[in-house]
Amino acid sequence: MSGKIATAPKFERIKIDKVTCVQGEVTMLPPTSMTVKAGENIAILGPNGAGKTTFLRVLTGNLAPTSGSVMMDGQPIDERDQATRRVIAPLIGPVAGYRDLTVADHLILIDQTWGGDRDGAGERIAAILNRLDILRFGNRFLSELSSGQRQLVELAMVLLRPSALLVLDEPEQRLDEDRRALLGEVLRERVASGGSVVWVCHDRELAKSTATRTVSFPKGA
Ligand SMILES: Nc1ncnc2c1ncn2[C@@H]1O[C@H](COP(=O)(O)OP(=O)(O)OP(=O)(O)O)[C@@H](O)[C@H]1O
Repeated sequence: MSGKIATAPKFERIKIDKVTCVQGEVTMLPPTSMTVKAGENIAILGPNGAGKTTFLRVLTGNLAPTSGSVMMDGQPIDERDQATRRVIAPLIGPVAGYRDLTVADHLILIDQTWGGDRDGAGERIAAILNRLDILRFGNRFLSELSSGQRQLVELAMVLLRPSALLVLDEPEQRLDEDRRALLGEVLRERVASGGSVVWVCHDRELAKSTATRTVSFPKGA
């Protein structure tokens, strides 16, 4: 990914049609359908093992379903395809980092990779860190953060890059009550400013107070 991004990423709808994921004897995801429309903030709830993370991986084109299809505005989803990567910003699982780069260094890397102008990088990065109340950690290494602080830094990483759809797996994990409320505000702001969000959440109250729609996955294997 290089060069300037000419237009803001956008999509109208993603249609997930009867997808399943089966690995040997294990059904990782039973037949599941969902349509994600631009402007939605969908929180997925459900017990451990229900297939929520697997669903997010299929939705982002990281994992090919065993059957069924995922189409974005009529085109198949594939995380290796620029058309998919420009629209969808995923935060699924831990982010690998560089031992000797600071938080700000990581964010500069992400900003520049996604075509940000050099002069505006400092301001964009400070704005995100400030919004998540972690500006003071800009000069720390990732290894010098608490688990909750690191979670907020990983959120900053995914919020910073241009996208039309955030796909987040349990972004509330390791956050205290106040930071969970802050996360809810930030996700609502994202939708108010034209973005969309699909996220898995184990905090029912946060999901219901934040999302425009909640979807419950039934008990898994
Ligand atoms: N690589 C894999 N190979 C085989 N089975 C897997 C693999 N990854 C996950 N599973 C199984 O698939 C099912 C769904 O897992 P998944 O991680 O999607 O659940 P989840 O709903 O996200 O759960 P949790 O709430 O615990 O995060 C589980 O039974 C799990 O054990």
